[in-house]
Amino acid sequence: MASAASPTTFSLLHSATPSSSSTATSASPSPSRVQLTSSLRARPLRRLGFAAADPLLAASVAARVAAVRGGGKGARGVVSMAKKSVGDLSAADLKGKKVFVRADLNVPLDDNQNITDDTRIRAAIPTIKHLIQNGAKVILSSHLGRPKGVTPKYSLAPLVPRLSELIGIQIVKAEDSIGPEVEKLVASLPDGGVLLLENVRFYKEEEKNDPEHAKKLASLADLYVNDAFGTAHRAHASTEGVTKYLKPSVAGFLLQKELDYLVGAVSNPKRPFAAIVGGSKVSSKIGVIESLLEKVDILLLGGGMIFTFYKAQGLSVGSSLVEEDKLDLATSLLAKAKEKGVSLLLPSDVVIADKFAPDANSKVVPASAIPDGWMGLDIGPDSVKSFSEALDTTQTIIWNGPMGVFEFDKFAVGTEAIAKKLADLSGKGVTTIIGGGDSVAAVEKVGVASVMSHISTGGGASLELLEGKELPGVLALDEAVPVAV
Ligand SMILES: Nc1ncnc2c1ncn2[C@@H]1O[C@H](COP(=O)(O)OP(=O)(O)OP(=O)(O)O)[C@@H](O)[C@H]1O
Ligand SMILES: O=C(O)[C@H](O)COP(=O)(O)O
Repeated sequence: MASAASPTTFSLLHSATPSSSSTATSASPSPSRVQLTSSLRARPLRRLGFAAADPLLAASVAARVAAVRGGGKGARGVVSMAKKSVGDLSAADLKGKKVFVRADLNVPLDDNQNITDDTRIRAAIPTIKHLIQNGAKVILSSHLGRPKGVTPKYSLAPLVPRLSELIGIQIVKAEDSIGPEVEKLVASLPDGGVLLLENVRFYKEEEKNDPEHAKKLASLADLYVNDAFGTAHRAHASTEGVTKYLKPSVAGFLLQKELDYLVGAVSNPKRPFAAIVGGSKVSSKIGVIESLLEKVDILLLGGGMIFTFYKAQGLSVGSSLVEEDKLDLATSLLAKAKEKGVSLLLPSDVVIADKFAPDANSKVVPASAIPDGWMGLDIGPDSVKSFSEALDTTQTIIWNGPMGVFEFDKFAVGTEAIAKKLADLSGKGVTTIIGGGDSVAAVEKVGVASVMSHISTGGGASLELLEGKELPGVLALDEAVPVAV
C-alpha cells in the first residue's frame, strides 16, 4: 500500500515536470583545505586528536572536551577516538628513532603497473615528511590489493618513483616486510631516510593479526605511527597487532584529519546538517542511514536504493533495482525519519533506460510513472532542483554514494550536478564532506575535489565511521592526554 506523503517525506505522488534546468553551478573559489587545516592550528586541540580547527571543528572540539570531562553518553565513541598524534611527538622523541609507519598506499594500477590515481600516496606524504624532517628513520609499510601469498603484480615496487618524487628523496625498497634482509636495510637507514617494505599482505599472518607476526614487524622499529585510514577498519598485524609491542603508537596526520571530519564534524555539525546517501543498495547502507537519522536535519536519498523505497510506497518501478526483502525496512526507515523530525527527500523524477547499458534509450519520467520494462538509472532534473534547494539551506553536508549509474555518461548527470552543487556551497562556506568510494570518484571526475572541505581516502573505513562504529586500527592507538582549553 502506498503510504501517504508526510511532511517529512517528499511527496512522490505529484507529477514532476521534466526540464533541462538545474541549479547546479560551477565551483567558486574557496579557501583550500590546506588553508582551513593549517591556519587555526592550536596545540591543545591537537592533543585532543584534532589537527585542524575551522569554526565547525572548534564546535566539535568543545563537544569532545565536554565529553572528556564527563559529558553525555552519546559522545562516548567519539572520546575513545581521541588519539595521540604524531604532531605531539617532539624532535627529541623522533631524532634517530626507527618509526614504523603504516600507510594505505593501496592505489589503482593499470595493466602496465602505472599508478592511475595517486591520491592515497599524496595523502600519506605530510606524515612521512614530518618524520624525516625531525630526523626519524621511516620504515614505511602498506598493503596493495588482496594477494593470496607472494604475488608479483601486487608488489609495492611501482610506487617507489612517485613516493621518492613526492617525499623529495630517493627511498629504498625492501623485497620483504620482515626477516634478516629487511633488518640489514633498517640498520643501514640514515636519519631522515625512508625504507619501503614489501606488501604486508604477502604474509597470510598479516590479515590473521597473528601476534608472532606482529611482533616481528614491531621488532624493526622503536615507535609506531598509523596513518592508514583506509585500512583502519581492519584488525591486521600491521594496523592493530603491532601496537601491542610498540610504544608510543600514535595517529598520523591523515588519520587524524579523517577523524576530525568523519567523527568530529559529524558528531557536532554546524546546522542545518544534511546527508546525501546514494549507491546501489539499501542493504549496504542501512547502518549509515540509521546512524545519520540520529544526527541530520535533512536526508536526501538517490542511487539504486530509491526504488526499494518507491516500491515500499506502492509505486511501480519497472525493472529497476529492488531489494524485495528490504521493503519493510524501507518503510520503517521512512517512519523513523518522520519520528525523528528528519526531512527525508526521495527524488521526484528519474531518468529511465530500456536496458542497463551506456547506449540505452532514456527518458525522464516522474518517479510515480516508471513503465514496465524500463529501469531508473539516475535522478531527474526536478530532483536535482529540489535537492539543490534543500542543500541551499544547510551549513554542513556529508555525501556517500552516487545518485545514479555515473559510470555511464548518460546517467551521470544527477551525480555530477550534486557534485557541482556541493562545490558551489563549499565556496560559500558550507562544510562539505565526501565519504569515500564512488562519490569521491564522481567528485574527481567533475574536477571539484580540491574545493570540498574533506574528501575521505577510505571507502569501507569511512562507511564504518559513519555507521558509528569504532575502528580497530584507531582504538589500538595511545589515548590523547586531555588538556584544558
Ligand atoms: N539506479 C541505479 N541502478 C543500479 N545501480 C546504481 C544505480 N545508481 C547507482 N548505482 C550504482 O551504485 C554503485 C555504487 O554503489 P555503492 O553502494 O558501492 O556506493 P559507494 O558507497 O559510493 O561505494 P563504496 O562502497 O566503494 O564506498 C555504482 O557502481 C553505481 O553505478
Ligand atoms: O581500498 C580500501 O578500501 C583499503 O585499502 C582497504 O582494502 P581492503 O578492503 O582490501 O582491506
